[in-house]
Amino acid sequence: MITCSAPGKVYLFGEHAVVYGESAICCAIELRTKVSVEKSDEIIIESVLGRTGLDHDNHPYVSYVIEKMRQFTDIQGVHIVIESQLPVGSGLGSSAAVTVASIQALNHLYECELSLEDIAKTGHEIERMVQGNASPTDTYVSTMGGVVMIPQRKKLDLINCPIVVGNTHKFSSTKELVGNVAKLRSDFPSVVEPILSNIGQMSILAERLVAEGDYETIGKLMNINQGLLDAIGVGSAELSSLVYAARGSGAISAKITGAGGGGCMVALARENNAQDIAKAIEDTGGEAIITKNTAEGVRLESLHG
Ligand SMILES: Nc1ncnc2c1ncn2[C@@H]1O[C@H](COP(=O)(O)OP(=O)(O)O)[C@@H](O)[C@H]1O
Ligand SMILES: C[C@@](O)(CCOP(=O)(O)O)CC(=O)O
Ligand SMILES: [Mg+2]
Repeated sequence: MITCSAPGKVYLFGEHAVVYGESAICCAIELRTKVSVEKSDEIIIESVLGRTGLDHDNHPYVSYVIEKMRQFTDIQGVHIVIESQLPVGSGLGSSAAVTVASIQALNHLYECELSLEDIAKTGHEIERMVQGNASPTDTYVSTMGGVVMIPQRKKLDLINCPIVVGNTHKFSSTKELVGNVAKLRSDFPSVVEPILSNIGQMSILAERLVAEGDYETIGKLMNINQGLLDAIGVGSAELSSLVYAARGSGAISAKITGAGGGGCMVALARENNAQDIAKAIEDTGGEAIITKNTAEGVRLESLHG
């Protein structure tokens, strides 16, 4: 059996806008999805979502991974077991993490010799197939780790402050939210395109700020980004409550991460106040997770049997 894992992520800037080619800055976090694989007589996929065969309704990302990997090797039967620390459908990139970890696990099992670049590219193709439209961000950062700027695919310095995630526990589908923004953009192009372009400008400004470790200025821009995400309709009352609770308890910044609609928000904390922010999020009805940026992307966890 071979086990690989891949990290989830938070966006400092640029979700949704990056789907239209604008810049985004995305940060891998220490919460991971683990995928174990072994050859078998049939295809079995086991996860918190159930036990299925090749099944595009219940396990769309992993089913597409198996089909894509058949371009590189002959996969007859395989038993895949998924365990994840990432909430599903919540803006932390669970879809990218499960996709990237599955590709790498099969890559090792069948000795396909795919490079990290190949894995990120294949992962992006799969997210596009499932979502209809997807940027390369989540799959790239889950593969490479660290902090990345997309579409430049440039690695920036690590973010050295605590990261607090607040989960509304309201499920959201990236496919649906990306579709809603596409509709708004086509209904009001002269209004929505400049908003997306302004979101993109924040990453351009922030690239230097990340190198300088100027989190206070990064935070001001993240708060502006939050306002623009609200403007394109991906906010919710629950997300706003958690955002204001985090800011009210001393966070440097707080915004939605990922597709929005429900799911999670992200706050940057100062050295000494992550616990206070977490408590404010919990007191407002959310679930708080204190995490950190990680340099490590997809990795082999174990090779045995
Ligand atoms: N642990 C898991 N096991 C199996 N599939 C998963 C798992 N986590 C995520 N997925 C897949 O990813 C989908 C959620 O992806 P998405 O809507 O992009 O939200 P996000 O990536 O923000 O969590 C799930 O519906 C499921 O198909
Ligand atoms: C909304 C989007 O920018 C990010 C989606 O992230 P998540 O699936 O909600 O974790 C879509 C994309 O970049 O493909
Ligand atoms: Mg996703």
